[in-house]
Amino acid sequence: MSSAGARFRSALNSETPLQVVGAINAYCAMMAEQSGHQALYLSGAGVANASYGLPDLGMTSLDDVLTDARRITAASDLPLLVDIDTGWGGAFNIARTIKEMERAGVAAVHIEDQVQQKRCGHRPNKQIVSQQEMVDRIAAAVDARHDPQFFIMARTDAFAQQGLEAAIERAQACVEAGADGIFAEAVHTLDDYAAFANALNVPILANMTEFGQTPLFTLPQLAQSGVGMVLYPLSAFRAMNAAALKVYQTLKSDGDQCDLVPQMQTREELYQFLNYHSFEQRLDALYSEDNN
Ligand SMILES: C[C@](O)(C(=O)O)[C@H](CC(=O)O)C(=O)O
Ligand SMILES: [Mg+2]
Repeated sequence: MSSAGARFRSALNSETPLQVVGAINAYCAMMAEQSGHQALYLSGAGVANASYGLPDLGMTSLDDVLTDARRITAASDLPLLVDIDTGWGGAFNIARTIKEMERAGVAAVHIEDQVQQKRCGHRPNKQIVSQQEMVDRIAAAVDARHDPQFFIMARTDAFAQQGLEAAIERAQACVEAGADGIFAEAVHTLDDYAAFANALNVPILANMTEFGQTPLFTLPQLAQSGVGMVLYPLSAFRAMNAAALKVYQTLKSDGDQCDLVPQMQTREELYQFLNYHSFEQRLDALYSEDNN
């Protein structure tokens, strides 16, 4: 099988724009794959919120994210894009992050230009580092990769503080430093995306996160604006959370789950996604051999 990075690049070539869907855990990755998706995403906010019950404020470590990334790459062959926030430190730390991500079977990462004490890109009062410091981050990441196909995306959060032109200028500097793609964070309009796409000769990522600064544009609208990748970082997670909360509340209020059973994924459906029956058949075969 080709490298994870090569599989990400080939997905980018075969689907335009490429939908990159958030998978909060290994089983979600399997459901996404079996729904026909071509690329997966591990959200930094998702690791913090779902795996640790923490806000998305730069409190999770490289190891925390690697643990979840490895679980996903073990369960699905789809290329995985991982949110590495600010890379967890200076040039040496960023280099280590890239090497560990590659070793974990990750296909692509995005590294951002916020200060270490980062925030969600759609919240107020974000602080960004200088353009030079961001360029240094990209150079460190590019220099550290082993597989030249490993995809390194620069995310800029500059739009909120400095506006469109400055954000594009930063993105250009990142591409000159070797970035393979640009994540234009928290922009407001399709014209903003088009401006990024026109100014740069690498794929642009549009983040269709819900309840944020960016309206939820359709795939054809984003395609028309020249966007190359569309991210749905937490869509399934948010829907799962609402469903789970309803279960907990109903168990408390009704004393049973009977009204909710029709909304649940059945045991049979679960087993289909897991390929459970083929495991069980092998177990049965082994067991009968032992008995003969
Ligand atoms: C994409 C993102 O970086 C993430 O961690 O998933 C978040 C998503 C969100 O909080 O809605 C971000 O946009 O900062
Ligand atoms: Mg994030």
